[in-house]
Amino acid sequence: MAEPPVLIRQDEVEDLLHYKDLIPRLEIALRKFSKLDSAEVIQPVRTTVPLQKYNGFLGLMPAYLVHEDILCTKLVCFYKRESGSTLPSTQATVLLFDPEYGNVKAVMDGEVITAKRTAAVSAISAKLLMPAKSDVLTILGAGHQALSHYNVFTETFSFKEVRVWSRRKETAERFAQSTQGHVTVLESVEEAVNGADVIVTVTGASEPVLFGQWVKPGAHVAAVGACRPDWRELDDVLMRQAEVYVDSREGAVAESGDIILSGAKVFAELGEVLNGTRPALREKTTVFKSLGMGIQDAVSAKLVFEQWKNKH
Ligand SMILES: NC(=O)C1=CN([C@@H]2O[C@H](COP(=O)(O)OP(=O)(O)OC[C@H]3O[C@@H](n4cnc5c(N)ncnc54)[C@H](O)[C@@H]3O)[C@@H](O)[C@H]2O)C=CC1
Ligand SMILES: O=C(O)C1=NCCCC1
Repeated sequence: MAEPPVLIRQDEVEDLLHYKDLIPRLEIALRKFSKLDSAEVIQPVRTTVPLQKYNGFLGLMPAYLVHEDILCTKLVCFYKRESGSTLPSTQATVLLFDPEYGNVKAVMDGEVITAKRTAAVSAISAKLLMPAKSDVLTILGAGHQALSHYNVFTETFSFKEVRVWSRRKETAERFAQSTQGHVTVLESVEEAVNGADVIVTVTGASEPVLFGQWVKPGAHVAAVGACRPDWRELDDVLMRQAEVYVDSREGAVAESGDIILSGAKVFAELGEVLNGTRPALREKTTVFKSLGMGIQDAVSAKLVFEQWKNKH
């Protein structure tokens, strides 16, 4: 009989998962995913169950990486919350399986994994697509993803200035007080993105908050929110003037309101750029539309489990 699963708590995942280990593994997984002749990665588009009564969704995100033999699924509930709500907007649990036997080896917190792997993939997009000289980073939104993005972007790159905007100024101020380095709080999105080289959108918005007319030509936008086909963070002008990169084409055309409703064409997957089969158009205005992938959770979970076993 199989051993019962180990339970890995949020504070343990926080201690065990580091960007320096995570980023190279995510790059390998993205490369494999985008190799069309490869059956190495099996990842259906996320199944979502609407929770209409609570303005939310349950997302099921299974993935199997054949070569590494990683079988995993994340179960994630995400919600559209009213301003001032104290309820969480994302809750997640990750299950790591023994693919041969079929039992669950580990049940682990999925919130830290979601925060870190999403931010790490945005950092990969910035590494490939941001202007060669990037001095100003702007973060729109001041929640969990804002903090993980701040952490990995400041760990990986050297910005001269970091700015934040949130729909409630107090939230942006609290965010700025919680970070290691100095962050400037701006009152409007227009001011916050003025002259920015890199813009990260990590809001719970379902209508556009970032407008193309405010974005400096050549800037890179990592767009992380608006993960439903009828939700938006970016306007049509920005979507049509930018070269659009995604994590998964299949996921993007099924789930991204910014892509579906603007009619923008997807230029490339990040994995294609990493594989050298599509170019990184760094000199153009670029949008990386992130939706999140099961393989990103799978490689993160494997890493957490390996580190956990080393300690026990
Ligand atoms: N692409 C991906 O892989 C993932 C995307 N997400 C999405 O990223 C976004 C941020 O997630 P978290 O930081 O965990 O959420 P959070 O609830 O911790 O923070 C959300 C931030 O957005 C702001 N916000 C909410 N509604 C807004 C609106 N209508 N207009 C402007 N700002 C608004 C909030 O004030 C807060 O600052 C959410 O849309 C979430 O669904 C989350 C996980 C993974
Ligand atoms: O990939 C994920 O995890 C999520 N993506 C979109 C919304 C919440 C969670």
